Amino acid sequence: MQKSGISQNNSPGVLPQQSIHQSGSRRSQISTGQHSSPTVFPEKRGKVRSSRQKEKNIANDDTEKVKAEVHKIDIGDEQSDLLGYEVFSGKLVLEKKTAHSNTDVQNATGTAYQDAVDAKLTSKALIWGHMMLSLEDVVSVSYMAGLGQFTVHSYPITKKSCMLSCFVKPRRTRKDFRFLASSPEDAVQWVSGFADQQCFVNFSENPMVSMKKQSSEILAADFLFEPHIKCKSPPKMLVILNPRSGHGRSSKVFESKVKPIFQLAGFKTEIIKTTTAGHARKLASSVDFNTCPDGIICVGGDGIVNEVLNGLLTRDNQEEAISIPIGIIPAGSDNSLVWTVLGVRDPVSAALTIVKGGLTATDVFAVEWIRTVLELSEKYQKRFGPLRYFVAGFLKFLCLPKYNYELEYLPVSKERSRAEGIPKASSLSSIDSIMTPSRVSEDPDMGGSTLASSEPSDYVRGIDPKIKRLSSGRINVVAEAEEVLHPQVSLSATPIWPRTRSKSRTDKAWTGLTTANDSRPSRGTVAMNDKEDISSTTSDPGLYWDREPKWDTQPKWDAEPNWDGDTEDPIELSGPPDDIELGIKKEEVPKLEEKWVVKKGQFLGVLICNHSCRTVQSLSSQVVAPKAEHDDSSLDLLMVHGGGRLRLLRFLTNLQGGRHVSLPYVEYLKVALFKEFKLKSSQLMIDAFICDAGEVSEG
Ligand SMILES: Nc1ncnc2c1ncn2[C@@H]1O[C@H](COP(=O)(O)OP(=O)(O)OP(=O)(O)O)[C@@H](O)[C@H]1O
Repeated sequence: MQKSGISQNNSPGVLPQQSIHQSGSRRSQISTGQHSSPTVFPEKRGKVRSSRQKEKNIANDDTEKVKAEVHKIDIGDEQSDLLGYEVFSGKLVLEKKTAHSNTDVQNATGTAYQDAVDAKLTSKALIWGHMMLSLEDVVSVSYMAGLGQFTVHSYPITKKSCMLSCFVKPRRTRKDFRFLASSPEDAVQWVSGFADQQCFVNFSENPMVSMKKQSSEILAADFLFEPHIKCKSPPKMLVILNPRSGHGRSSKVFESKVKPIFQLAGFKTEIIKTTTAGHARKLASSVDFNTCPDGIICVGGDGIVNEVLNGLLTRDNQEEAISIPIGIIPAGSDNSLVWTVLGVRDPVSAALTIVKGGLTATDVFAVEWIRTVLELSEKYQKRFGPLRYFVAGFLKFLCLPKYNYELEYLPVSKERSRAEGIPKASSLSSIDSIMTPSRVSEDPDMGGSTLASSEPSDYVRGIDPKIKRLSSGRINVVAEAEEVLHPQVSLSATPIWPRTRSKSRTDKAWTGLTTANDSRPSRGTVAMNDKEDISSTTSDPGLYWDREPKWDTQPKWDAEPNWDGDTEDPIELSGPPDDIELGIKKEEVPKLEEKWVVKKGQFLGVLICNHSCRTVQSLSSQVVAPKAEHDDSSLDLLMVHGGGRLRLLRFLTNLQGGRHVSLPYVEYLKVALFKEFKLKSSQLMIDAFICDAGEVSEG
């Protein structure tokens, strides 16, 4: 019954709620999308039906088994405030057996009600007896018109026994709960309650009712039993799957774990498997959004997400492109992006998150001309999977060159952030590293050009496209082709209908999404969302870009790199004592109201993170940027000063335990997003292997 109902999304009796994408600005619709009244059926509240439930039919042993099973998902405390507000209450019987025919159902309906227990649907959970099922775990509800029963499809986290729980991670597994209400009308109320809590309803028409309709003996009363349940309309999405991801296991992961959830949730999906690197990017840059108005789901690792982002951001209509939600199903070999930004790492949880809804706004920025470790690591993708970064890093480590940078950044103080009231906006795309400037981007899809070698600096940006236009002509002759400058992208890892009561991270991010256009005073941010807002770019960041710092035309350290790794940078130092110690020259370049800081000297690495970069596989506490938050509208900058293998080794060793930031030669600070970093060097190497920089490789 459940399965048959999945595809019948438009069956009569279900009144789809208005899609939030139907007209106007998506963001405003998202922001205004709210639940209906807290109590859906006040007239039914507290109702206790006691009558015709005396006959028995379900054997006691069955009941015990059911209880045992349900206990496995018993979570929370009924008295807790976490349960939200009450939507509907009454009596329910949990049925063990699946009814195969209408007769079965009717028999059960008439005879099992003696086991009915008090039940309550709240905005957070379904509670019956001593059991509770969180609505976060509910995918959908199936209901056949005219019957007194309904089935709740869920994916709760199943706990293992104590002994095993130490070794086995808790997993989500499918549980279907078939409930018997006291009457068909009551069942409709329950189902409507679920629908009101944004659960999709697989509604199917009762075949007997259909038959009666066709017969000449139609009674008007029959139609009265046909319920009208207001349900959200099934989303239409494009799934882009990288079959190479996760050592070629991504297709299996999707088919076995994710697709069934999407089917239960009524998703209408078109699934496209990529055939080559760059395919996802092309798809995202050219897909007709009418075919996937509710979003694009990336199945694979960080690389596929990156491709989709880049594809979207090369579209002509950027405003539309950045508003299309993006879902991520982690099926790659590392998946650190979705893990660090959204806190999920298993495909089932990710699918559930997508089904449940919510949006996470993201700021995206770009790196130009990435090479060395990252490029090297890609060569080892097939052989080493996520270990490729380590292998590539190790090889680089063995032939450690000397790195001299001139780094310009705009520090952001806590006070400044607070004063500006920067709203939360998450950063899905991260720049985990800045790599050696490459001479040619070899990916034709990236518009590589040999002219890149003439670029004196590397830039990491998160700035307005307008800034790009203003600046590209002057600074970078290949910028249009090479770089992808990312405005704030209202990406979502989740779909588009609202979750109004949850205090989840996605809800938090919604706030960021909906307020970003209005309240964020940051020039860049405003500009990201409004391409026509010239003032936002002429006042500041664009000018920063144009008024680039006074680079040395030919810095003395632009000579051949010293491959022995010794620190012998002859730079004159004028900064504070610690900077002197580290061989860093620090000078402030005040520009308008902002104060850019320029640092010159030798670095072992410069890492820029917009999320904490937790490693998925790592059992240790390895976090690259422990203070980084994906939604604080700033970037975390780590500068590893100095040179030499010994120092690098110490840094890497400490990194494993998250102690690297306390090393005296590691400088860790927050810098403003939507500005550019500029690095000028003869050789750059950043430790891409410690973060997953895959998502920026095509950036
Ligand atoms: N059909 C394909 N054949 C070969 N390469 C592909 C194909 N589709 C995509 N790619 C490339 O594979 C790269 C790696 O993919 P992805 O990041 O999705 O998986 P992964 O490397 O296993 O995961 P992770 O990045 O989390 O380690 C992408 O950058 C993409 O360009």
